[in-house]
Amino acid sequence: MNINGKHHHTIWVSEINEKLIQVFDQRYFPHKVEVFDISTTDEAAFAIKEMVVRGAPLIGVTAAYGMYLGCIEALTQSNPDEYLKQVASKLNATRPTAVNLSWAVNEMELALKNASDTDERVRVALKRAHEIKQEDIDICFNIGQYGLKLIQEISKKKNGKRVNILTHCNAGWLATIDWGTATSPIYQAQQAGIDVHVWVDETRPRNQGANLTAFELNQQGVQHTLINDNTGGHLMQHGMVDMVIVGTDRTTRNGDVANKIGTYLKALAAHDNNVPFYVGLPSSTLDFDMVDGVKNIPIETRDENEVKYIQGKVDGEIKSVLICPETTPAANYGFDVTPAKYVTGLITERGICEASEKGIQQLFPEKF
Ligand SMILES: CSC[C@H]1O[C@H](OP(=O)(O)O)[C@H](O)[C@@H]1O
Repeated sequence: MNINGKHHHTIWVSEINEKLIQVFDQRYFPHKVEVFDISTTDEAAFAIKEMVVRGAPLIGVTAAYGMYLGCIEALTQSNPDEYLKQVASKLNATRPTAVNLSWAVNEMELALKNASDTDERVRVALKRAHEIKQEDIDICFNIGQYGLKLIQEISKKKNGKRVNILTHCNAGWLATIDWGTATSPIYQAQQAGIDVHVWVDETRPRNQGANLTAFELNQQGVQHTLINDNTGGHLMQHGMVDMVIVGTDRTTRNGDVANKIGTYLKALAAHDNNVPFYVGLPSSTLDFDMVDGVKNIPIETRDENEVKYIQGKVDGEIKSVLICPETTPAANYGFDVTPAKYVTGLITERGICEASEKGIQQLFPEKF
């Protein structure tokens, strides 16, 4: 999607150096749009762990290019095979919840099995990483096509009046390569001329909604209103939300949805007010080997200071401000799990299905 009118992806190989991967540094949006250079596997791991890049699909693609850089580093190792295994472990250890990470690393390892030697591995790795990136672009476009149909149905029922959509965190193009998952239907509805407005949850503690989703929608000219995280239930009670669309970091084969902390509370409010609650996701976010997400999905906990401090711009400078007594401890759970019973449907690249084993199997029979 666009930044200042110019089309971008979130990650790319430098045009002047094929061994340099570049990403937007998402830690300082919307105040600063800077590029972060990744030329080593350590820098790839840092970028994922410190949320230079974030969002399940983008984490996966970054890990794919990280494995490519690992193949380059392996050229100078005495035991290249062992070294590459260490790189895979290093990348997989960065963040536990998004299954796209391990999925992408596994995809790269599978592709490398056929490489004849270490030089061939570098070429195979770059090719597969590019493929995974392009597949994500195509998949997110298709999620948008299917999600557009839902928005069109609501618009028709409202005789063309504004469709109000609530989203949580950032499941936009900045969480993927292009289009986004939750935002792709929104962007495609806008392009189809539908009057669409987005309630943007700020999404404490890192405020991906305020910092990233609002930035994206502003750049794309989509009507939106920033709200604090506790407002959504009130809006739903008063008929101000026509549907909720969120992303996910891992969805189990029975349809339980892990997403940014606070999503579960939105799903409860949506359920209580009969507001459709949809999840946009690529199949790379489906964990076909896991059931009972509440019990089994690993929930990342992060530094307490992400809760105790809030980042913003003061007199043109980006600063973090303490919002509680210095000695107050904070708990920082990064995700929660919404049980499938509160999910109206899953919007995937192959269509929309019920959040259940049966529904997912209908779209992905080869995985069962
Ligand atoms: C399309 S995946 C987006 C997903 O990832 C976000 O988490 P984080 O920013 O911590 O990587 C959030 O859960 C989004 O819904």
